[in-house]
Order: sequence, then C-alpha cells, then structure tokens
Amino acid sequence: MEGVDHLAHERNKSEFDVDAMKIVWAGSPHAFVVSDRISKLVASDPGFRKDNRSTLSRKELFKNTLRKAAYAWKTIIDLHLSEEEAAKLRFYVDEPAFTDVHWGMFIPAIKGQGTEEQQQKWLPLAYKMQIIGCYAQTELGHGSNVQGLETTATFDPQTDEFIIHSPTLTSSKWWPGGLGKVATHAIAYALLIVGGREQGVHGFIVQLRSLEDHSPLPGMTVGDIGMKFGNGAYNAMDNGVLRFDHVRIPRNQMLMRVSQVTCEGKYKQSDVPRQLVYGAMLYVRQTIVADASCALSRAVCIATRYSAVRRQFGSQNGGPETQVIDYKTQQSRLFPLLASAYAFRFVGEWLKWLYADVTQRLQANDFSTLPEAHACTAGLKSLTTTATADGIEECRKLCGGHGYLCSSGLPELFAVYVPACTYEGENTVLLLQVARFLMKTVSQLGSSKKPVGTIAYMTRVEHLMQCRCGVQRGFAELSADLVEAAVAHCQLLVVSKFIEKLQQEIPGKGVKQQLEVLCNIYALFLLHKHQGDFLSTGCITPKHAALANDELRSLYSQVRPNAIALVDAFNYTDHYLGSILGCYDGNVYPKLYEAAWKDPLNESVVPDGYHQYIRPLLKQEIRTARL
Ligand SMILES: CC(C)(COP(=O)(O)OP(=O)(O)OC[C@H]1O[C@@H](n2cnc3c(N)ncnc32)[C@H](O)[C@@H]1OP(=O)(O)O)[C@@H](O)C(=O)NCCC(=O)NCCSC(=O)CCCCCCCCCCCCCCC(=O)O
Ligand SMILES: Cc1cc2nc3c(=O)[nH]c(=O)nc-3n(C[C@H](O)[C@H](O)[C@H](O)COP(=O)(O)OP(=O)(O)OC[C@H]3O[C@@H](n4cnc5c(N)ncnc54)[C@H](O)[C@@H]3O)c2cc1C
Repeated sequence: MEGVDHLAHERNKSEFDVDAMKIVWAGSPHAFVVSDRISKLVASDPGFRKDNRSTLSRKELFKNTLRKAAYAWKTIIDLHLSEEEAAKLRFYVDEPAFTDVHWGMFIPAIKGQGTEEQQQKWLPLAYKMQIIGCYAQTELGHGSNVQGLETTATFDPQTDEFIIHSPTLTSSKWWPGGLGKVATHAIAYALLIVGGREQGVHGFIVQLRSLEDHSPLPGMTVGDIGMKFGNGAYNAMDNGVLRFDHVRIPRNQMLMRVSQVTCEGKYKQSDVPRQLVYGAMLYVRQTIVADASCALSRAVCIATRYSAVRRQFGSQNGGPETQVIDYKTQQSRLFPLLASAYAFRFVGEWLKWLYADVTQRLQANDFSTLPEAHACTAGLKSLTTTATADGIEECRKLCGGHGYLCSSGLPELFAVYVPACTYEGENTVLLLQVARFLMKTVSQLGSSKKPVGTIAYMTRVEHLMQCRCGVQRGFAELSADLVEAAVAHCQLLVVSKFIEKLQQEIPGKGVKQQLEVLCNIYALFLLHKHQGDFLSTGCITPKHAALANDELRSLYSQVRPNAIALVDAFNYTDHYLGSILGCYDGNVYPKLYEAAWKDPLNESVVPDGYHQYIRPLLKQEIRTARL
C-alpha cells in the first residue's frame, strides 16, 4: 500500500545515527543541507521528469535534454543559485549533456591553461553561457596517445593567425561531448607548427558555430558520431566529429599559460612543465573518482533495498520465505560493494584536497607534487571506475530478473556509467602511467631522493633495488605485471585514506563503529580476493588467510542489521535513484505491475502487426500473404 514503509522493520534494526552518517557521506553539514535541498527541488519539479526516457527516440531524447538544460539554467537564474548549488542541480538532473563538458572540461581548461588575459576574456562568456564549449582533443586515429594527434595549428606571421587544419581522415576530431550539435566553441588540441618546426600539442580556442544562427562557420564540417552503447541516456549527449579546412584564428586564441608564440613567430616555453597542457585531464580524473562513489552507491542502494524486500525459499511451516539479503552468498557479493562506495567517497575527498593543493602549488610555480598528483588521479580514476562499472553489473545480477528491467534503473545506470573506464584516459593506459611513476621511484631508491607522500612505504622495498637495473629494459615486457602492481598501489591508497578518515573526529552514535566495519570489509575483501599474491610473496600464511575469511563472514553479520540504514545515509530521492526496486518505501511489486502497463506496447490489447503478420500465420494463410 502507498504510504506504508515496507522497510520500516529494517530501519528499526539500525545501530547508528543515520542522520549523522548522512552528514559524513555529504562531507559536511553545509554540504548536506545544500545536497538535500537541491535534490528535493529537482525531484519535486515535473520539468525534470526522467521516468519516460526509455520510451523516447534518440532525437526526442536529445531535444528533451536541451529542454532540461535550458530549464535548469532558468531555474539557476530565477532562484539565484550559487555555483555550488548550480553544480548540485546539474548533478541531480542526472542527464549526460553538453553542460557536463562545458562546466567540467571547457571552463577548467581555460582556467588551467589560459593566461590571465585569456581568462578575463573567455570565462565571463562561459560562466554566463553566452558561449557553449567542448573539449576537442581525441581524434578518429588517436585518443590515448595525445602526442600522436594530427590536427595542425600552423602560425602565419603575415596575418598573426594560426591556421587550424585536419590533414588526414584520422585527424578528424572524434568523440568530444557537446561537439556534434550544440557547442559554439571548442578547446581544440593541435600540433603547433611555428616557422616550419613542430612544437608538440597545444590547446586553442576555436569558434565552431555562428552565435547568430548556430550554423557551422566556414571551414568547419561538424556533426554527431551516431548511436552509442545501449539505448541509455548517454545518447542524449551529442558526441561529435569535426574537420577543419584551413580555419584561421587570432594568435591570442592559443592557450598561452604553458608556452607562447610571439607576433614575430618565436616559440617560447615557460618554465612550467609541458604536462600542464594536460591539466584539464587531471581535474576531470579527480572528479570522476567522486562520481564513481556516487554511481556505485546508487547501484548498491537499489540492490540492498531490493535484497531486503525480495524473499525466496526458506519458508518454515507456511511462514514467510527468507529475505535474500540474509543469504551469505548475497552478503558476500553485496557488502564489499557497499564498503567500496564508502571507501571511494573518502579517497575522493582526499583526492579533491590533493588536486587543490597541487593547483595552489602550481600557481606558485612549485611543481614538486605534480608527478604524484598525476599518478594518484590517473590510478584512482582507473581503479574506481573499473570497480564501479563491475559493481553496477553485479548489483543488476543481485536483483535477479527484475534487475534487467529498465524500471530497475540499473541497465541505464550501467550504460551511462561504463564509458568512464575509457574516457578521460583508458584505464590500462592510465595504470601504465602509475607503473612508470612507481618504477621511477624504484630507480631512485638508495639515492638522496627519498620517496615521500603516497610512495613513502617504498623505502621498505629495498629488495626491489637489486632488480632496478633490469626494470628500464623490462618495462614493456613486464607491463602486465606492473599494471597489477599499480592496482595494488592504488588499493593501498584507498585503504590508507579510509583509515585516515577513521582517525578524524566522527560525531554520531555508532557512526564511527559502522565505518570501521566497512573499512575492515573493504580491506579484508581485497586480501581475500588477492590472497594468492599475499601467500606467494609470504606476506601472509594460510592461517592468516583462513582467519581473514572467518572475520569477513563475521563482519557481514555485523553489517546486516545496518545495511538499509547505511544506504539510507546516501540520502538519494526516489527521483534521483530512478528505480522501482530501490524505492525508499520498498513497495516494489505494486509499482512494478503498475509501471508495466505504462509501456507504449500496452497501449493496444492487439499489437500493431497482428493482422499483417500473426493472423496469416495462425490461419495458415502464409502462402498467399506478401511478407
Ligand atoms: C599520459 C599519456 C598517456 C602519455 O602522455 P605523453 O606521451 O605526453 O607523456 P609520457 O607518457 O611520455 O609522460 C611524460 C611525462 O609526463 C607526465 N605526465 C603525463 N600526463 C601528465 C598529467 N596529466 N599531469 C602531469 N604529468 C603528466 C608523465 O608522468 C611523464 O613524467 P616522467 O617523464 O617524469 O615519467 C597522455 O597521452 C594521456 O593523458 N592520454 C590519455 C588521453 C585522455 O585522457 N584523453 C581524455 C580526452 S577528454 C575526455 O575523454 C572527456 C570525457 C568526458 C566525459 C564526461 C564529462 C565528465 C565531467 C566530469 C566533471 C563534471 C563536473 C560538472 C560540474 C558542474 O556541472 O558545475
Ligand atoms: C562516452 C565518451 C565520451 C568522450 N568524451 C570525450 C571528450 O569530450 N573529449 C575528448 O577529447 N575525448 C572524449 N572521449 C574520447 C576518450 O577520451 C578516448 O576514447 C580515450 O582517451 C581512449 O582513447 P582511444 O579511444 O584512442 O583508446 P585506445 O588507446 O585506442 O585503446 C584501445 C586499446 O589499446 C590499449 N592501449 C593503447 N595504448 C596502449 C599502450 N601504450 N600500452 C598498452 N595498451 C595500450 C588500451 O589499453 C585499449 O585496450 C570520449 C570517449 C567516450 C567513450
């Protein structure tokens, strides 16, 4: 029945202060208040409805996304929302759209790679959305290998301009979000050529479309690259293709914080590392780690609530069947994911601090922590997105058949989420960056340069020193093993940041105890999953492994009475979850049944096509009917 909380009995079992945990999850009392208010504002506004998405054609979906983006912007203006509130509103609208790239990449790229003058010119236009930007780096022939990009930017000293050109088919820009149909401007990455000399890849602000009638400017061939994985909401994003035919832009539209080209045609490299050209990717990778905790927590919330509702087998003397959440197999699949959601939340908080710290240092031309920041953002983006994509799929399976319904919210969450393993750096390529960083650290062991920060533990791996001479030669040969070492390094990071979180003051009855249980589950689950490595290296004995497994089962039993409260602490509205299986009141079956009849296929009792195809079949008139 509507209004009845079918999970009340679960919520009454909680052994901790859920409201206090909501604040821990949000990050602070202020962040909780903003999140709670904005999520309810979005959920209560029919203008942000999303339950009909699966019935729309791609063009309808895309146009609806434009409408929502415009409506969101109007809401932001009308309600005088702050930047923080506006970002939260776009988050809870939960629709992949050009605004993600405009706010998440185009603006950070100008802030990180533009001069003061360029920032003063372009940022006000971007903040007011008087221009809409995209981040055009990837090409048909190159994505991972940025230095392999083929688009050229040739300086013409006669006119004080750059000529942007796509010399080959594979140099066509391919994938940039928002590029296909919406963006008026791009940060386009191209191989800089000055005085006949190639100077590497740099970023350029290029206007793509008229601000009068939105038509592509001369020399631009631009469009959408077509349907993407599943019928999910990511098809609301116009990932595009763009070719330049000798397009001229003023010299002052090359982003010149890292290097400059003078009007005389002199190329000047500032005394900053060229890798600052990659700065926007560092920013997005750290946001993607926070996004991973959000996406995984959504899936875990759905699967946990449904596991408490679903009963299957185990009836005694006609009594109720067993809740599937009580099965040890269900717990051993679900609770490590619950622990991972919290673990990724806290390592994401730390990574946000690390990014802010390195950004502050860069402003003072202190580049000392840039390599570590790159390794951490690259490695944690790779680790958390892989675990989250796999975790969302596991949550779908934990919900049995109903997990495969669009109304469960899980198929779409998976379809929208999985490209995170590829974009912003393909996960294996990024782990190789971490491996390179680790091996560089090994090569410095024994020198005066002592490992600090997240690699300080490596001073204790003296035995690696003997093999360091071989490492340089064997990197390619050993790369598969080194990628595993990179994963282990990142897992250690996640565990250590969870432990550091627990050393902070955490208010609320039972809250810290619950987090300690989740931290132990996360760490012991990893030990269990990789016990072969731990045993083969002598880090643990078989007895330790057995004790760890016993402890895991005990920890699952400790989580069980608190599971619903732990996912309630995410404070997601039913609107944002978009899932009948995960609805707050647990009233699943009536809602599933009601939703089925809303499917367009049920608009008529006799399906379209019956008289043309089925009736002749049934009446054996097939021989005469024209197929
Ligand atoms: C790193 C590469 C793989 C290789 O680069 P190179 O070949 O140039 O270098 P080397 O491997 O030789 O390394 C040289 C040297 O540099 C160091 N290095 C490398 N990268 C960096 C870096 N980023 N920072 C610092 N240092 C770096 C490296 O360690 C070496 O050092 P040593 O010599 O000392 O060893 C490179 O090619 C690469 O990065 N490839 C990956 C390409 C990539 O990531 N492409 C992404 C394209 S953009 C994209 O995919 C966008 C997806 C967007 C999806 C949706 C949007 C999500 C938005 C989230 C935010 C939303 C927020 C909204 C807010 C709101 O609404 O308000
Ligand atoms: C949904 C989506 C949105 C995107 N949005 C944008 C955007 O807004 N702007 C933008 O510029 N780009 C965007 N991209 C492009 C994205 O950044 C690239 O697809 C990504 O960087 C991967 O590059 P790639 O496609 O060239 O993969 P590849 O590098 O070709 O990967 C293919 C395989 O090769 C392997 N491989 C590659 N190099 C090595 C190596 N050195 N050693 C070992 N293995 C290797 C990889 O591990 C992978 O298994 C988007 C992509 C997607 C899917």
